[in-house]
Amino acid sequence: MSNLKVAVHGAAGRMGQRVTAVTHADKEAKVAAAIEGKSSPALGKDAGELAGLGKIDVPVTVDIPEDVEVVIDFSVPEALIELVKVCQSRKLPLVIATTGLSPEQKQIVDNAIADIPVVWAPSMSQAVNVTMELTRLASRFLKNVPEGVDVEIIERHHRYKEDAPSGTALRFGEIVSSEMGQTNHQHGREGRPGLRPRDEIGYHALRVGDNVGEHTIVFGMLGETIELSVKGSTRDSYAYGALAAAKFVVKQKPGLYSMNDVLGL
Ligand SMILES: NC(=O)C1=CN([C@@H]2O[C@H](COP(=O)(O)OP(=O)(O)OC[C@H]3O[C@@H](n4cnc5c(N)ncnc54)[C@H](O)[C@@H]3O)[C@@H](O)[C@H]2O)C=CC1
Ligand SMILES: O=C(O)C1=N[C@H](C(=O)O)C[C@H](O)C1
Repeated sequence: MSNLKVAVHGAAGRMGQRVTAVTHADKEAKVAAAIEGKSSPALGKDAGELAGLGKIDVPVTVDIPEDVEVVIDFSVPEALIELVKVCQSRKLPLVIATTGLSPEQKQIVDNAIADIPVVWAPSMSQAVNVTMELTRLASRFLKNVPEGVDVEIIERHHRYKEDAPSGTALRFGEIVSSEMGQTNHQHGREGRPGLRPRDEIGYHALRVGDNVGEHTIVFGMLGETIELSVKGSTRDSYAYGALAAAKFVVKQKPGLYSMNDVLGL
């Protein structure tokens, strides 16, 4: 693959900086654009210097240059929605990592998928996506335990995270419920909720320090418990996954693709 021209959408962010660094270091890709919103204090600054790389002669801009071949988005929901419309009109392949979308915002993304190839994943991490398949397998094996299995999902993230629970936790819950049939997604508990309904999946979002992302899926039974845990140690697991997704998505027809497609899971 010749140098894939990548635009980083949300380039000044925690993830945008790492995607810039990982892409700049890759032999098959280059940072062709670094995008931020109109009010960003980063506009005009060098994307490499923002990412701690030194100058790479890519100034942060609002608009995506015409030579860009793929966009990697780590931004905010309201920005993503506008980006999707631009990519749809320009037939630009897109990697979506931003989480916390409303149902209406998700529908806008869904509408664009008819026109452009999109990799859309709440986590680009190889370890997280493998753990999702392990969770699917455990759910399949445990769905008929006579005394019932109580599934709870615990996620931990840094104090700056704006959405809760994580998109990854919600996806874990979707996987479990698709295999085991729970319909009640219970976010936290307080007061006197009484006996835990068997039809429930519980979600608990910890916001602590600089945790880059940690998820534990608990399968609680009478007499024993299974826990599946996956922990990020740096944000680079997500950045490497996003770049792999970009290299994958530019070769695809319009449609929706997952990290399972990218990673061959
Ligand atoms: N799918 C995955 O693997 C991962 C997803 N995420 C998600 O990515 C998103 C960003 O996470 P962080 O980088 O930690 O957040 P952040 O707040 O550090 O970065 C967001 C960036 O988007 C920029 N932005 C805001 N409005 C914009 C606009 N109109 N156009 C372009 N950029 C705009 C902000 O200025 C900021 O630089 C979150 O939704 C998070 O949940 C984070 C890590 C991994
Ligand atoms: O905000 C973050 O940092 C992360 N968000 C994603 C999510 O909401 O699942 C992915 C990862 O856990 C880090």
